Amino acid sequence: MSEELEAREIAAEQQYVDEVYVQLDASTQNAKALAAEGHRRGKLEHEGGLVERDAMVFQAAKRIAQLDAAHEGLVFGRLDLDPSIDQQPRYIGRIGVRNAERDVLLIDWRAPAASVFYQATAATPQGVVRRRVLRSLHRTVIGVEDELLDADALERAETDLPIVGEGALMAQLSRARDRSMHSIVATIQAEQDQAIRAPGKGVVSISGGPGTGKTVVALHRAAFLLYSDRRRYEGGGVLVVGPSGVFMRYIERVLPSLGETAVALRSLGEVVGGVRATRHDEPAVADIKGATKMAELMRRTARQHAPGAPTSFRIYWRDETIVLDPGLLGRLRRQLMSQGRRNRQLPRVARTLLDAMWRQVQGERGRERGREAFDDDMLSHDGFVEFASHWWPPLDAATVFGWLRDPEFLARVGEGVVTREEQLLMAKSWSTGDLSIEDVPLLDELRYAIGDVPQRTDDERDLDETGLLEGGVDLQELTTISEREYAPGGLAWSAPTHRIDDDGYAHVLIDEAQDLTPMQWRMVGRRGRAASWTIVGDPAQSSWPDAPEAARARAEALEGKELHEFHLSTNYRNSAEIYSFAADYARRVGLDADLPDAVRRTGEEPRVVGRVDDLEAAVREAVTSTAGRVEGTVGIVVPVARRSEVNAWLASWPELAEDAAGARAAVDSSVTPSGEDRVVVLTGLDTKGLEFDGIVVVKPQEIEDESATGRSTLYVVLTRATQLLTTVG
Ligand SMILES: Nc1ncnc2c1ncn2[C@@H]1O[C@H](COP(=O)(O)OP(=O)(O)OP(=O)(O)O)[C@@H](O)[C@H]1O
Repeated sequence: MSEELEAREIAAEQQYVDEVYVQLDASTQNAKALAAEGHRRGKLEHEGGLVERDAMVFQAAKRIAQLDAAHEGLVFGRLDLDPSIDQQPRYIGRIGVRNAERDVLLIDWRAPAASVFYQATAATPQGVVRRRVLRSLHRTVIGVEDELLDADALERAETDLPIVGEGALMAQLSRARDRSMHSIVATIQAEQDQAIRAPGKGVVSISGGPGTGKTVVALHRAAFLLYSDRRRYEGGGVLVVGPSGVFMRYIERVLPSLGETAVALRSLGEVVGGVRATRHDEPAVADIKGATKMAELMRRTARQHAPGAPTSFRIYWRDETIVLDPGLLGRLRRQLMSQGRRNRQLPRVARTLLDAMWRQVQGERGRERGREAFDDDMLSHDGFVEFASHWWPPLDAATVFGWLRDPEFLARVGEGVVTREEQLLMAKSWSTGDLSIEDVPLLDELRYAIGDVPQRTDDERDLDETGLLEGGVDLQELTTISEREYAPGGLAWSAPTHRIDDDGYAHVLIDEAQDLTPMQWRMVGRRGRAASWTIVGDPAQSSWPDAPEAARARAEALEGKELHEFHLSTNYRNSAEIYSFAADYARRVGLDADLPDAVRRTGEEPRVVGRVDDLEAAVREAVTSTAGRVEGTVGIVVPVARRSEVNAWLASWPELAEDAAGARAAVDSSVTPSGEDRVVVLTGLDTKGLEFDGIVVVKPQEIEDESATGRSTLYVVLTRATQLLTTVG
């Protein structure tokens, strides 16, 4: 009987859904026709036609993309209200759709009229009698899940409102996990909805323990902000920052599936435009490079005499020798530096030098023709031009950063800021390889300390041939010279491409904020000076050892902005059994953790495989058994030192050959496989923000001992599984 009832309800909903799709297809056709019309106008070939065409084609393309994105699961909600409020059901969808008569067929989930869909509860039904979630595959409705919110109103209602299904949330939470995060539009819970719809002012801080939906809520908030003030956020840009490339790939589909593509998703190694770092320094080095004192080190570095640049200048002119000695040049350098950023002083360099030189001209032959003639002579003198442009070259941050790779230079600027031991560790980290994730904020600090190289237009160049007075020496050539000479080892460090003025965004969203180092706070802070912010995190999962220092840096980054706090209290990821195991661990090791309630029971307790003689055999048994029992992803979490070894094991187990095709490739590399494998090997830090159906933890004690914040890392690891958790060894 109930199956029959469900089939009837599904068929009825399908009719409505079909009607909405007819309308959606018509809108897509319209948008395409508009795009074609735009192209036709462009062909008319007058300038107005082209501008018009661009605007039309752009708008039409945006609309087409939005309509395409909304196709999957377009209609997902239905509200039946108390008949005294409205006799007609209201449908909620990924985007708003109206019919030809402009009647609303579908309400955008972000519209004010849809909020009741998420806020109504049995305790406060807000006029809702029945809330229904439609599950669909492509355009076909395959299930409905109802909640009765107001039983009395149901009795009063004249129409029949059957209640079908066991609740959409549980159905959604029990699904198998794949390699991507999915949107939760159909099942956003009331406390999450409040954080999503908070006004775009000041700082919205969303806290909560593991699996409470902080990430997914933050992403829906980004979509909400774009909807609520499209001009502001699309124009000014929305920046979403997460811990790692793996994490960004995990979350990257959520916003497009909500029809939003105008968002910059960046891992912490990619925040500076044009630079992409994917490698972490080892913890001891990372701790040094993340500390606030690095800002002072970078400030000092930016003020140094460019290594290899001339330290004196001498010229014989009209019976006199004019000398710029090291002492005088040092004073001039400090004088210029005190007037602002180094590159900004380029236009003043020649004038400053000439002033100092002119003061030395005392003889009659020199003085008689006056200052102007003196300037003209000097500016057409190759020796002077060459000296000036090398003494104060335009510099990019990557070049200046390269100076630090010289241990003597580092010792000089590091005096009193970093210890000898710290200098050695840093120098070692810079002796090989590309930029690390921890280097990026340092590079950014330098960008701001030296300023952008002034851009000159071609007109300016024509007007001033030597370019010196206007500060335009041949930038390209000088940069290459200094790179060649002062970047020992010849490693090419990618130079930032953005200009400082273009760094800002209208909204900055930071995920896993508890892990940001003080230097990373400074870096993201510079991108959000004029922005509103969303900050998401859980202090108990932090891998940064000096919490008070990070808190100060965060406060500085957000200075003057009003704080609005939201807290999420239900864990939707872990089974109750797994989360209680993890929470026991957190209490045992004394983490000051915010412990949410897990709502879903599976009857599967975590398994602890204690002392083992043959580690590989024990891990293999645990992984094979886990992979056989869950449909979705499996993570094998290992101490950093064992990553290659365990990858090699995984690659050699024939029973998992299909599920772990990428393991072989990952044996020798220090990166996490990015492929579509169902079974992957990860370190503790790699697992941040991710989730898997099954987790096998190899040697948990070693993960705990690996770094100063190993206990937090292990707590993160223990909270990644939705279904099965095993620890081995
Ligand atoms: N309202 C919801 N409906 C369905 N699924 C949800 C809901 N809220 C959260 N989830 C699911 O719970 C899981 C955890 O969400 P998410 O990763 O956003 O949590 P988190 O708080 O960021 O976790 P952590 O801090 O542990 O990384 C995800 O699979 C997410 O889709």
